[in-house]
Amino acid sequence: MNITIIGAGAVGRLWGCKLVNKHQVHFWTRDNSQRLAIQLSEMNTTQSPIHPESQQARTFHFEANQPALLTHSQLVLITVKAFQVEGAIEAIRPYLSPETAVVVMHNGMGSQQTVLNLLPDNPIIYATTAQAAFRPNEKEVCHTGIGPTLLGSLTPHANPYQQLGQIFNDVLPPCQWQEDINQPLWRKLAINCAINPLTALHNCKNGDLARAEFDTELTAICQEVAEVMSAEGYPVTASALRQLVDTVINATASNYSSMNQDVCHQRQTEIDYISGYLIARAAAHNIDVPHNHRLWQAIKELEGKYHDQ
Ligand SMILES: NC(=O)C1=CN([C@@H]2O[C@H](COP(=O)(O)OP(=O)(O)OC[C@H]3O[C@@H](n4cnc5c(N)ncnc54)[C@H](OP(=O)(O)O)[C@@H]3O)[C@@H](O)[C@H]2O)C=CC1
Ligand SMILES: CC(C)(CO)C(=O)C(=O)O
Repeated sequence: MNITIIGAGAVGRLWGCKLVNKHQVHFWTRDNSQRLAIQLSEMNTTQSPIHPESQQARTFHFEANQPALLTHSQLVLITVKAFQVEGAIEAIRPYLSPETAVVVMHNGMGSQQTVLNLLPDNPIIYATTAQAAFRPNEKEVCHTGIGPTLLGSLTPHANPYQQLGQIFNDVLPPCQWQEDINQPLWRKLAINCAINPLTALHNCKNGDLARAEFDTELTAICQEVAEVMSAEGYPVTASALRQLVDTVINATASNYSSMNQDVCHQRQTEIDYISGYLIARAAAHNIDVPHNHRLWQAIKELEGKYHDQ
């Protein structure tokens, strides 16, 4: 398959290095370079027993920013941050064939309508991943955690793309096709509403949220998210969400969340697509979400102070 990955960040690089073992992969970046070399290393992942060689860093070479390769891609995988999706699509739209399937993979929700409006003819697929990666420098990517990737179509004509579940699973398992991708997107949103703003505001690791002082707040956040999810047609109890959040807090205890890292480096966060999306959907159903609103506001205030320092 001819694949173009838009955004050579941590997630894009990880998928690029995995997909290139079986497919032609080309990158689209903001720096206009014609070539990209990426060194992938596996850290704390369990791939080594089967492929001991994968424990060593390996360098992969890619072509980049070639309009003809983008036009001939059967699949475009967008791995930019939620607030960068619109700009990324605007940039590639002149070269994109209407037949190319587009997979959008980011944390948070709320970009879907924009994508559908910008690309009314393309098959659109959304994805959420619990794989973890970070980019220590311009050359490297470290694969730091394994978790499921779930994919599913937003548009009816994307249904034939169910095979993508298998294609992604072949290179970076586990991955599964979903009948209704909004269900896992909402579950991931619940996790991010609970963990991301709190770890950013308290400058702590995910595992620190297991301390008793966060118990009441986590319960209140889950209660509000459960109400909104149920109103959206995804019924769930607050205690089920709390259990899910606790599981992720324990499984990622030593991680700093992406929002914690964004705030530490004074980068724009994805808060508008996490708590902000929840608040927007709550308003549509006349549901009060004061805890999530307070967290959204606190993160926006932090972002507002970046340039004052
Ligand atoms: N990292 C992780 O472990 C995980 C991340 N996620 C989610 O995945 C998404 C991506 O995360 P991550 O890879 O960490 O983020 P990064 O910031 O590392 O990567 C985003 C990349 O997109 C590039 N980009 C932005 N706009 C454009 C554009 N118009 N054209 C081309 N490239 C563009 C950026 O380029 P530039 O370098 O020029 O800024 C950057 O390299 C986020 O939503 C994140 O929350 C989900 C699960 C795990
Ligand atoms: C699941 C979690 C909280 C893992 O750190 C994440 O998705 C993030 O940091 O954005």
